[in-house]
Amino acid sequence: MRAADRVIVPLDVADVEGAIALINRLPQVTFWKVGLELFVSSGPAILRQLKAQDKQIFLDLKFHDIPQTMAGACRAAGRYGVDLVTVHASAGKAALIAAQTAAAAGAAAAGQQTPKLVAVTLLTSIEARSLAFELKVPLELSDYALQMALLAQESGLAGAVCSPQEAAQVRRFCGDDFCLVCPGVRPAGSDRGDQRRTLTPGQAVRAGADYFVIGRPITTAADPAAAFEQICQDIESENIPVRER
Ligand SMILES: O=C(O)c1cc(=O)[nH]c(=O)n1[C@@H]1O[C@H](COP(=O)(O)O)[C@@H](O)[C@H]1O
Repeated sequence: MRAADRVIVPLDVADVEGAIALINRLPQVTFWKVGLELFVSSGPAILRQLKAQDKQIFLDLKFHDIPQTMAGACRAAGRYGVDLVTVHASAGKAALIAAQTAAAAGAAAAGQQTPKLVAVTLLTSIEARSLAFELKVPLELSDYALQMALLAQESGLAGAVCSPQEAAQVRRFCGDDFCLVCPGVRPAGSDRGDQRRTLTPGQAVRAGADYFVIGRPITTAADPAAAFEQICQDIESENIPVRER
């Protein structure tokens, strides 16, 4: 897989017009993420636009609910013919299994390929102190993230979303067939913003990430195309081949 196909850029904008402007500005991006802001404001229209342009789509709505509701949402998501869909691992095993089964059924009924369901282990904006003192989780952060990834794997999901800081450990325990999607990737010197557990693109490749979700370092750069290209070169220069998962 080319580096350019592994960098997923989020359409973190307020409306479809803003999204189309960004897509047109970065024709070299092949994988776009549609997240909460755009989907809640504008609905699925952008998915049709992206499909018409043969782009890969990461539908990142981070479902977290009871099994019945997760199943309904994932069945509907499966009908869109998207490539990746997020759920929260902390919804629990029954919800994850229901989500996976329903996504496959929704896709099959609509004649689409089944999306890969990936479970968020622990948001990359959360640091160890918040996990312990706000969320009251009595585990080391890296252990908690690993347990959530293992839960996703046991539930039959294709992969997990984790910080690149936990990617090496998750890869070691979950094996080569498990898909690792890493946000919280920051080229050296770029602003961390609200991200708390970050690594550079090169470090994230070495840790075993398959996909990198990188937004503001590209979209707010003076030259977004150059920023995207530089990140692709950083990934390519590590010379670590990745297989399709
Ligand atoms: O599921 C995600 O994509 C996600 C999970 C997570 O733990 N952290 C995280 O930042 N993300 C998403 O990844 C993107 C990161 O954007 P930047 O911080 O601008 O690079 C955002 O669209 C987030 O919604």
